[in-house]
Amino acid sequence: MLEVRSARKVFYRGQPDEKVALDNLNLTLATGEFGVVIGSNGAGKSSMLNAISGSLVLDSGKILINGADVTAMPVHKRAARLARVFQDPMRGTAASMTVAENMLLAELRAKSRTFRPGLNAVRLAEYRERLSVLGLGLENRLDTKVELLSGGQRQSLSLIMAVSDRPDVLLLDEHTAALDPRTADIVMQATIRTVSSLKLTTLMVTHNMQHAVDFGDRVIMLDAGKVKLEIAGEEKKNVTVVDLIGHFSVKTDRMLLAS
Ligand SMILES: Nc1ncnc2c1ncn2[C@@H]1O[C@H](COP(=O)(O)OP(=O)(O)OP(=O)(O)O)[C@@H](O)[C@H]1O
Repeated sequence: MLEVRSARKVFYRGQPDEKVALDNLNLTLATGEFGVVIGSNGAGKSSMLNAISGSLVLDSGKILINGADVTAMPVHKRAARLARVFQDPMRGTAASMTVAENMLLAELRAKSRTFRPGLNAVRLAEYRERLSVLGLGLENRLDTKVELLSGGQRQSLSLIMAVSDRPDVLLLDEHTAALDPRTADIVMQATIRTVSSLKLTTLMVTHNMQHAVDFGDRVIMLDAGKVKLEIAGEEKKNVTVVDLIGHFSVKTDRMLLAS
């Protein structure tokens, strides 16, 4: 379970360019729930993810993971409970290493120093199984160097590596934004397979309204640092891209083209 309670963050306080990034934001994700966060530029989406992962210190408010208050916990300690996948497919993997070596690297990061490294048969079989969840055939390319993979395969590998230790919360930070539309859809399908097979509590930020309509249990729209709208259940099943765009106070050219 993830709880953001009355989170407030003001940049340049008291100065002419003061910016309220988070305005007493409240958000709760139940265990296993998949929340999709949308909102215009500057709505506070990145600030919220940064506050949850610990790289942004709140002025006030709390972050709780499975009931534990992590607000004062430094990023590296919080990382044991959280996984985050970023926009850049190059960021989460080591290009010159093979798929199997990258999987091992992720495992080593998550485990204690007493853990014995080495690619043995048991481990390779486990990696094959984990990668097969993605549905991209990466389980048959364990010896391939990551630099030879497509952007979509690489981003999906980043995702599997990020969740190697079954985090309490998965943060997807516009993780399909740098990919072409077809690849973005492939990565989203791989994401859904991964999230549902591991039953992960997931918060995804996206500017892709079709993805917000098609995926997740709840759409959460941020505006001016707080939740403006939440759509779940039957309403979520029936919502359209045009409906979502209608709720934006500022519409971008990309949205107008999609509607
Ligand atoms: N490090 C910072 N210094 C000063 N202002 C900031 C900083 N980070 C964010 N802001 C401001 O806080 C507000 C919220 O920004 P944030 O990046 O969280 O929005 P966002 O919804 O992620 O936008 P985008 O979709 O463009 O990424 C904006 O007004 C932004 O200019």
